[in-house]
Amino acid sequence: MSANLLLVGCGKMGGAMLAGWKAAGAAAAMVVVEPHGQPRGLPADVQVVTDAAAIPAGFRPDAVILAVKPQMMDQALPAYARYAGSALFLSIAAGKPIEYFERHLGPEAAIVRAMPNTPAAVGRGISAAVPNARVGEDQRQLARTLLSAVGEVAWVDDEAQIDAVTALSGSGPAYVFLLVEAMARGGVAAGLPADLAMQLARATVAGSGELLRQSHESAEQLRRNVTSPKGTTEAALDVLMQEGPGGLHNLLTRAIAAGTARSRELAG
Ligand SMILES: NC(=O)C1=CN([C@@H]2O[C@H](COP(=O)(O)OP(=O)(O)OC[C@H]3O[C@@H](n4cnc5c(N)ncnc54)[C@H](O)[C@@H]3O)[C@@H](O)[C@H]2O)C=CC1
Ligand SMILES: O=C(O)[C@@H]1CCC=N1
Repeated sequence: MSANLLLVGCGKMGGAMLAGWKAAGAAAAMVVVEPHGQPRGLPADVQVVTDAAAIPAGFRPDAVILAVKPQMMDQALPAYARYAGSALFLSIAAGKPIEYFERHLGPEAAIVRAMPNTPAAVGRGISAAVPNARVGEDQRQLARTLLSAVGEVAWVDDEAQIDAVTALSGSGPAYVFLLVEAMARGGVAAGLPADLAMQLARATVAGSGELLRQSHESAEQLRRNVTSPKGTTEAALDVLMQEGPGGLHNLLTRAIAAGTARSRELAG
């Protein structure tokens, strides 16, 4: 499936997704609206305009992908209402519910609310998505094509779940990178030079991620495979798996609850 795409906002996520669409040949033609002008590294055949008013009059998008910050959506959205009724709107904005887009674009607008993540930049993202009732089978397929060009896709039935998705997988890469930072810091505290500690932490997380991806074993089993009885891992996990507020399960449960609550606040 090759479609006319209008990307609104070509920052970190929009840019990552655009790269995936180019690689997958998902776009017949593409126009990008980006106030900062030509983003670095953009393929030469992608037309960039700095304002919606400069979109070529004859351009008929099959999909309008909304990739601006949630706080910018009120300002950006009205210019695209003219495509409601003909194009699919695919929003990746945190927090903004389908009802918000229906209110601004009109009840006939076909909308998919999706939440991708930054591993999309290397084709290894995961998105969860939910359509409104106006999304037809072809448009659902188009949304799937656009999201699967940059990773896995999971459809959810209940839109309310997207807030938790945002806090788990949307924000999740940040937790993993923080883990790398924290592991490196722990290595330094245990006596390693900083550059070696970071090299070890980074390769350990990247390698563990790849092992997790390729293995048929559960995360729990992969953890057990590292943990020798009365060994070093067990000693370290006794700290991480302690009951109460200092344990990792507890910390991440609270972190994901905070992210979910913030996503709900962004609904506007
Ligand atoms: N960064 C992430 O990990 C993820 C971000 N998202 C969502 O993606 C959206 C974009 O986030 P990022 O790419 O991180 O932000 P970003 O700041 O890197 O990109 C947003 C882009 O929108 C542009 N922009 C601002 N006003 C505009 C307008 N009126 N018309 C067109 N473009 C406009 C900005 O110049 C900027 O390049 C947000 O809604 C965010 O919630 C979703 C999943 C993950
Ligand atoms: O921090 C945020 O609000 C966005 C949404 C998920 C990841 N980044």
